[in-house]
Order: sequence, then C-alpha cells, then structure tokens
Amino acid sequence: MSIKYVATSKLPTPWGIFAMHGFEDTETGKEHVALTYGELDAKTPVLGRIHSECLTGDALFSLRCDCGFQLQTAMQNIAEAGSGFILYLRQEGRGIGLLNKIRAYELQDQGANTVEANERLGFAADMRKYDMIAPMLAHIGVTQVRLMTNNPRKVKAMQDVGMDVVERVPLQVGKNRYNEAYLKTKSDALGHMMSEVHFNDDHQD
Ligand SMILES: Nc1nc2c(ncn2[C@@H]2O[C@H](COP(=O)(O)OP(=O)(O)OP(=O)(O)O)[C@@H](O)[C@H]2O)c(=O)[nH]1
Repeated sequence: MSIKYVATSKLPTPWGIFAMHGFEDTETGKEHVALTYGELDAKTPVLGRIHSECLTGDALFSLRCDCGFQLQTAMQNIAEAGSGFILYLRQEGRGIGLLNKIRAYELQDQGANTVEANERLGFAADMRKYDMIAPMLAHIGVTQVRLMTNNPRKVKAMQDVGMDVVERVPLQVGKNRYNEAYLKTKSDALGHMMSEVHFNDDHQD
C-alpha cells in the first residue's frame, strides 16, 4: 500500500465549509478523500468517521441501507462540534464493488440477506481493508479520535494503526421500512452495535 497525497480544496456543504484532501493509492489506483472541518489538533480528541463508499445510499438516496443518513449526520455533528474529519474510503459494497453490490441486491430481492448474498457470489461478508487510514490520518494530523461508528471492526482498525480511540460515538440513524432487515442482519451477523437505531420511516411508496 502506498498512499500519495494529491491536493486540497474547499468543499462547501449544507453544514459548513469542509476542506477536501485527495489521496491516491498508487498500487491500486483507488482515489480516497479526507474531509476536515475546523482546526485539528493532534493533542486533542477529534470527532471523526471512517465512511466506506456507498454510491446508492450516499448519492442516489437509497433507503436499502443507512449509509447516506450516517454520512449526513456525521457531517452535521462535526460542523456542530466545530472540528472533525471524515475519511471517505472508496471501498464500495463492503469492498466487492458497485456492480457486485447490485448483483448482491438482486439476490436480496429474491430473499437472501446481505451476508448470504455476498457469500453466494463467492465473497466474504466484509472484504474491506483499512490500511490506507494511517497515512491519511497522519497527513491531516489526527492521533486521538472520538469515532462515530456502530462497527467494532472500525474501532479495531483504528487501534491497529496506533490511533487512540478515546470514545466510540454511536451513529444510529436512518432506519426505515426498506432497511430494517438489513440493519438486523448487520447487528446479528456482522456484530454492529445497533440497539437503538432511530426509526425515521417517513418515506411513502
Ligand atoms: N455487499 C454489500 N454492501 C453493502 C450493502 N449495503 C450497503 N453496503 C456497503 O456497506 C458499506 C457500509 O459502510 P459504512 O457505513 O462506512 O460502514 P458500516 O460497516 O456500516 O459501519 P458504521 O460505521 O457503523 O456505519 C458501504 O461500502 C456500502 O456500499 C449490501 O447489501 N451488500
């Protein structure tokens, strides 16, 4: 893994003006982004999130998952806190890629759950790796984190690269009639800590 910093620009959003830092994995060609807000101080715990790409949820308003809701809430929380970061990692579909995720969704439309669908396609339930986060966090100057996630594997990934995760901040938003079973499988089979996901089912057919 070789991560190269490329450039930084402003990213105005509904929640405030973030800075957007672009990185390239020169071995795989994958392009990753770190968003930062406010001043980050290596001596102070920073509110942050590692977010894996979900084109359908983050950009296409899908209600099949909670991804878009989590991303927006994380950005809002960071802006309200006055500082923070999001590492936006290009590992779509828990690492299987967009087209395979659509294949998996096709199987889920026929009754498989999110784990079974991956496995029927010959993939592990979660193929993600987090080795790119160390150079990205080093670049933005973060060492202590209040990590917004329900996923214990992300906490471990941070700790494995030497980050001090001073707190796990639950990010339980976006539950609706279309993703209820998906969230239950994440909790039952993938170990996500999701006891109190907020039910915001105001979406009609
Ligand atoms: N293979 C597969 N991937 C999915 C499905 N639904 C969502 N995803 C992907 O799951 C990933 C979710 O990423 P995150 O929201 O960062 O992480 P998480 O593991 O849910 O953990 P949190 O930090 O608690 O949100 C994204 O890469 C999505 O594209 C699905 O049904 N099948």
